[in-house]
Amino acid sequence: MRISLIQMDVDFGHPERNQQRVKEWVHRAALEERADVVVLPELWNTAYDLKRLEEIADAGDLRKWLGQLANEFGIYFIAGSIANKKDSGIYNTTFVFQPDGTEIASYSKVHLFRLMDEEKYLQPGEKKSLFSIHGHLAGSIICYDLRFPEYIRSLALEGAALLFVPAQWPVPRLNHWRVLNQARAIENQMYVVAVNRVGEGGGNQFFGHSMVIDPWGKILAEGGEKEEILTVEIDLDEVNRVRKTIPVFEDRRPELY
Ligand SMILES: O=C(O)CCC(=O)C(=O)O
Repeated sequence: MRISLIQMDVDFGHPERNQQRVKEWVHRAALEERADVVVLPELWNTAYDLKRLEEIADAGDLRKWLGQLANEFGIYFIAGSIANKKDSGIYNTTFVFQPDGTEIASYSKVHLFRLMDEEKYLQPGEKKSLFSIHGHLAGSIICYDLRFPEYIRSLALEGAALLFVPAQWPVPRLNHWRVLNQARAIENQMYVVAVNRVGEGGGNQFFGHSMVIDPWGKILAEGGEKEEILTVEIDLDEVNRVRKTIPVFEDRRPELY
């Protein structure tokens, strides 16, 4: 599985500009990097322009366009997350597409990040997300969800071998970002593919450092602090090898905790 992480900047409150840039990045990932899985960061349509979400959140057109993009390039597309307007409110939602453009999953962030006022403008999601890529189960979370180990463990217990983490994780918490991503990979013996944006917006600076971590906790690739594509080839059989070497899932004692 060849995965490209799009570590991009996002224009604050300009969905059309960001859409154009996503098109260019996905084009590059598919044609130059030969990725078969492409991953974007969190809230890449609007950024944290939360006060204007009513006006600028996607009401369905972008979602449709993302499926067409997956189909055009024949990729699995974990389309980061977008501000997504529904009758019940605005959600921070990841849509996932298979190479023929069919939507195979959607996930709305369940833990809203109060430090950035998400709970004032967004509705929380109410369900987990698991989907299959090339026959392997994958889970998807968003940014702050990374701080909830029991949530991610529940995805692993349901079979996830791979976890996607679109994010807008700001300065100054790079050490949290790195340690938590590595911890989730080690404790769940799964691949973690974490994509953080770069640039600044709404008074926050975003440091990038997108990363791919293997089930043993090794960082296979890590971005710098500027825009770039990280492309990594991963071997999903490694998950079973690590789970056999240290059989954490067999050794659990859930009756005690
Ligand atoms: O948990 C953190 O430190 C960052 C979370 C965050 O920025 C987000 O969920 O958007």
